[in-house]
Amino acid sequence: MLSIEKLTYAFENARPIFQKISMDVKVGEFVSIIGASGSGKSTLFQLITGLLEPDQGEIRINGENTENRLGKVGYMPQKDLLLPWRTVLDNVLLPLEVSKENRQRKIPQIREWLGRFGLAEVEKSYPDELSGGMRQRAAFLRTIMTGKDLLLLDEPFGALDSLTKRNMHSWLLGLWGELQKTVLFITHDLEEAILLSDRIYLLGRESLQEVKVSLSRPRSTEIIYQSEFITMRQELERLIHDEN
Ligand SMILES: Nc1ncnc2c1ncn2[C@@H]1O[C@H](COP(=O)(O)OP(=O)(O)OP(=O)(O)O)[C@@H](O)[C@H]1O
Repeated sequence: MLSIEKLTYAFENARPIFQKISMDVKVGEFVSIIGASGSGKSTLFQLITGLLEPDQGEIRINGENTENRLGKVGYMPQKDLLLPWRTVLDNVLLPLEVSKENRQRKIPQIREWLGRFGLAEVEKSYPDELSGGMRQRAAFLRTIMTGKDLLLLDEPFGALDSLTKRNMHSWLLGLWGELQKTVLFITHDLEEAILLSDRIYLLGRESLQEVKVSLSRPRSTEIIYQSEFITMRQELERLIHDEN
């Protein structure tokens, strides 16, 4: 679904952030990117979405090498960017308005999704009236409503407290089989990356290392206490330590 080949990129008058890095994401996969602050994770998303153009290398989405990559992905930036003057329902309907679809016809389907996202009772509320977890779920649902199969999520749970984050993980793992999406996910949180992902890319200085997560699905958050999970976490910590 996404293939990046020998990507090189540098901001003006700076040393390259990426030097010939390659990666791919297959249909239906959940892939995380972990890296220290400033390693270039958000820049990588800006390159994938076409907000920046590579100096060298290729980015293909569904096999196509096109400049209009933003139109091919659902992108959820770090800040949720919900419009404060619109209700939850109207925020979620926004992608349909942008693509000029008939919003009235889609409302029953969207109400079903609002239920699955635990937002049915707040569809008429405004973003300021929601908890952090609810805001993130609303922004995530809006990203899904773009109808794109590839979702780029930039630290969607980064600002949440640990209990809310745990609830979000539990909720997302429960929903994952049903979503039928492909996700590329940025996080700083090793536990989150292992729990949610099929594979993890460790973004280091000018390098990208791939780690497979061989934990079976469906998963629950309880898995973090299992020895397989703990071993995986230790291995990742060692790789990050070696990289530094
Ligand atoms: N527009 C820009 N012009 C010049 N340098 C930039 C620009 N945007 C980002 N950078 C630099 O590029 C590097 C990577 O930034 P980026 O935001 O992609 O990192 P990140 O891994 O997403 O960090 P964080 O985890 O803190 O969000 C940093 O050194 C940053 O200062």
